[in-house]
Amino acid sequence: MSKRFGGLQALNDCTFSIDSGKIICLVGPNGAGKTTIFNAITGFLKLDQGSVFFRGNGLTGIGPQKIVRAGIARTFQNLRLFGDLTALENVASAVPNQFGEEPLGALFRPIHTARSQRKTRETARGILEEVGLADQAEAFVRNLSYGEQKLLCIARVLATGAELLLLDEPTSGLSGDALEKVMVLLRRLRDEGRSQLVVEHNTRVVQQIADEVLFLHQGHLMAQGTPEAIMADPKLAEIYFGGAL
Ligand SMILES: Nc1ncnc2c1ncn2[C@@H]1O[C@H](COP(=O)(O)OP(=O)(O)OP(=O)(O)O)[C@@H](O)[C@H]1O
Repeated sequence: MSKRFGGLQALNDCTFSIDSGKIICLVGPNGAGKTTIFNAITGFLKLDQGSVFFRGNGLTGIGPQKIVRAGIARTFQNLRLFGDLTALENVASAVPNQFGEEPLGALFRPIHTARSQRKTRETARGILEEVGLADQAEAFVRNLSYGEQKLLCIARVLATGAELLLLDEPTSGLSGDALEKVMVLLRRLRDEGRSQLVVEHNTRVVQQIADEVLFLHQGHLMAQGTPEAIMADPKLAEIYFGGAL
């Protein structure tokens, strides 16, 4: 992937692959290009050069909604939840519409709507349970704790049915139990076969969840390896912290 913004080379010939059923952490200093990679994979941004393939199919020129349908969903740094809706409604709104896209859907909609809505809410309830928010289903998002809102973001990507999850700083701003809950959830999702590309700044979290780390700096993919190997590299530590990782 290569992408230039005016005079700034945001991504410079970055090539990598994500193995199925693994957690890959994308780390690097501010401005390294991490969000640009997310935007390129999810169809929010057109690359100058390069292509993205998912299960062998090229995604070039495909828009964000179709990419979700192809099986890739993302979260955002600034959460993007519907604050005036309940947790359940936030998740239900991400469940793919079962009839709306079928040509005959409109014809049968009156018959199917009630059943479809009930099924969507059941699915959403199951997902809330999966992320540990079942008891908050009817709570308005604005009344949830920050940790609960972060879990809800993950619930929303799960609701799409995506196989590859792109998670932008899922643990930022969390500590203690809330942080632990997200880490446990991500590892469980991995064990269930969900592949994850995770932007993560917390090195302790990286050590605990990553199968592999991609280290990005000024648009260059500087290194790729196990968390142990990446963190033992003094050159990368110098770039990241100006010292030990
Ligand atoms: N739409 C844009 N127009 C101009 N410059 C951009 C645009 N998007 C990103 N950039 C620049 O590209 C570089 C990479 O940005 P990007 O957001 O991908 O970094 P990042 O690694 O996600 O950083 P952070 O950790 O701060 O979120 C930065 O210098 C940023 O200012």
